[in-house]
Amino acid sequence: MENKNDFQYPHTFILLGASGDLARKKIYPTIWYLYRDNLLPKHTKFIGYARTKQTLSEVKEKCKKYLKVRPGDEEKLDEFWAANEYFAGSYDKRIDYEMLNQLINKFEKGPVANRIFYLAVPPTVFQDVTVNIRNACVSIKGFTRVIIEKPFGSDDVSSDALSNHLAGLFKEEQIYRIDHYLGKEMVQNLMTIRFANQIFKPSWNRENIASVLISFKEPFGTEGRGGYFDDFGIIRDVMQNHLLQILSLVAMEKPVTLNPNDIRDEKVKVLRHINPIELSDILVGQYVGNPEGKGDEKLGYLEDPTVPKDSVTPTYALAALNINNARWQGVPFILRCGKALNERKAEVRIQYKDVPGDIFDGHAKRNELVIRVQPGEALYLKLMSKSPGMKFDLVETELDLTYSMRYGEADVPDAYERLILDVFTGTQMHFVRNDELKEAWRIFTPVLKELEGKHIKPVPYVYGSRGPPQADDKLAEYNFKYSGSYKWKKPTLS
Ligand SMILES: NC(=O)C1=CN([C@@H]2O[C@H](COP(=O)(O)OP(=O)(O)OC[C@H]3O[C@@H](n4cnc5c(N)ncnc54)[C@H](OP(=O)(O)O)[C@@H]3O)[C@@H](O)[C@H]2O)C=CC1
Ligand SMILES: O=C1O[C@H](COP(=O)(O)O)[C@@H](O)[C@H](O)[C@H]1O
Repeated sequence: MENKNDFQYPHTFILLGASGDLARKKIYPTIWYLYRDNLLPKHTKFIGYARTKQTLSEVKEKCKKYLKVRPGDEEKLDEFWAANEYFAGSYDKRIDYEMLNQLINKFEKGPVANRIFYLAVPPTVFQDVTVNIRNACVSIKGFTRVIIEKPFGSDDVSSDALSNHLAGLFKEEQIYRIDHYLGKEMVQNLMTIRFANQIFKPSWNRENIASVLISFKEPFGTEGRGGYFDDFGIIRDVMQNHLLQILSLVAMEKPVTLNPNDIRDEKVKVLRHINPIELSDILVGQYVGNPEGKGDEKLGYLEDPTVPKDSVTPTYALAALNINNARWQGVPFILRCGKALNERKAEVRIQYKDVPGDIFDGHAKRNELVIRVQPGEALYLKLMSKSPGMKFDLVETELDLTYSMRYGEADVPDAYERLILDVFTGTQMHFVRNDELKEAWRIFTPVLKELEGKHIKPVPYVYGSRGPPQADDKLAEYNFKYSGSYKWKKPTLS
């Protein structure tokens, strides 16, 4: 029997919503990089599909500024565009998908041919598109895989409805739900750090760890495009998906094997130990303009013309989750995310407990293992050492694995590149399974309903600040101690 995953067979990558922002800024560039680096099957055809009537040259022109082209790649780029087609059709008419099917058929020579559909379309047309793919476009001589992007619903009920809809059309192994944080280098590294190093194993538990802080910070606000964001808010946009995914990788038990389903079984299991978040365990914020800032920084969220003037949508949130199992009971997992803050940063901080039986007059600070996801991938362990020299003082220092120092500026592939390639090879390890999603909504829906139902006003914070000042009090409340005394001596390349 043939292995249908085999790269020798023709593959067609169909990008629905090809005229949109995501397609232009992210998906076309990604498939170009994969093509440029010869990572895709040799006979791959790309078809852009959207309602807009335009030529392929117009698509090419609109994508131009987002596609990085190195000197010498020009010929390859021409080859890439020659492998592309654009087809204008509606999202809701089966006849258009039948024509799309005919177009795909033209390229599918031989006994096996595979199809991948990427849905870069708004949730409003999601149902029509998936039904029409199922009815008119599935491959009859190879695999059909469907890549979908969040939002996967906006609460437990709508997400279940979507999952049931998809389950009626495709098998779970055909559905690739993207959470692009699962494609990031350091997020993928979490499993290796945890399970390929004996040194961490004995201390990765409630006996040794005081708290875990998982942060996402962005230095820009909605920049006049808050209309979409306002329906979701930062909890649905970042916390319920990206940060919760990271939490499950930090907290899960060791999977039986590296098989994607074994890993996802463990992720689901740890999520099942988490109770829904209580209102008292969440702090929400909304940015206000900074009169001293530049340009957009002067404008608060409510001054974005696309945002309702009385919006209580959070642009910042901090929540503490408790995992009620033998490993973690009593250790707060703090998820913290916000827009319009002072920096771009995503990281995990595993903060160890104070050393018991102190003989250093309180000078020993807590150890912290920091996994820096971005920018500048790094893993560093903050620890105490004797200050070099005659004195017997303590000094805070670190064991530092900074990727740029250790591996040069070398290739850390973009998250989307890895994930799209995974779809071609058929590995679902870094994609969200239906039951993970269900657990995520179980944890977040009640508090979202309460925040929205009670119209709870977020606390203000200034654009460009670290967030609401109350957030630091919350950190202290959840046993995250900030000493403020650690200084990093940035290493220099020799
Ligand atoms: N390999 C590498 O790249 C390494 C880099 N470093 C860098 O050195 C610097 C310091 O290291 P880091 O571990 O962050 O050291 P610190 O423990 O000093 O933490 C600094 C961070 O703490 C947060 N903070 C500031 N004030 C408070 C407060 N009152 N309460 C709670 N938290 C507060 C801020 O982050 P926030 O606003 O997010 O709360 C701040 O960035 C960082 O820039 C780090 O990236 C250090 C070691 C290795
Ligand atoms: O999913 C999302 O992520 C981006 C941040 O992604 P990153 O890879 O640049 O960290 C965020 O801006 C966006 O609001 C959110 O929907």
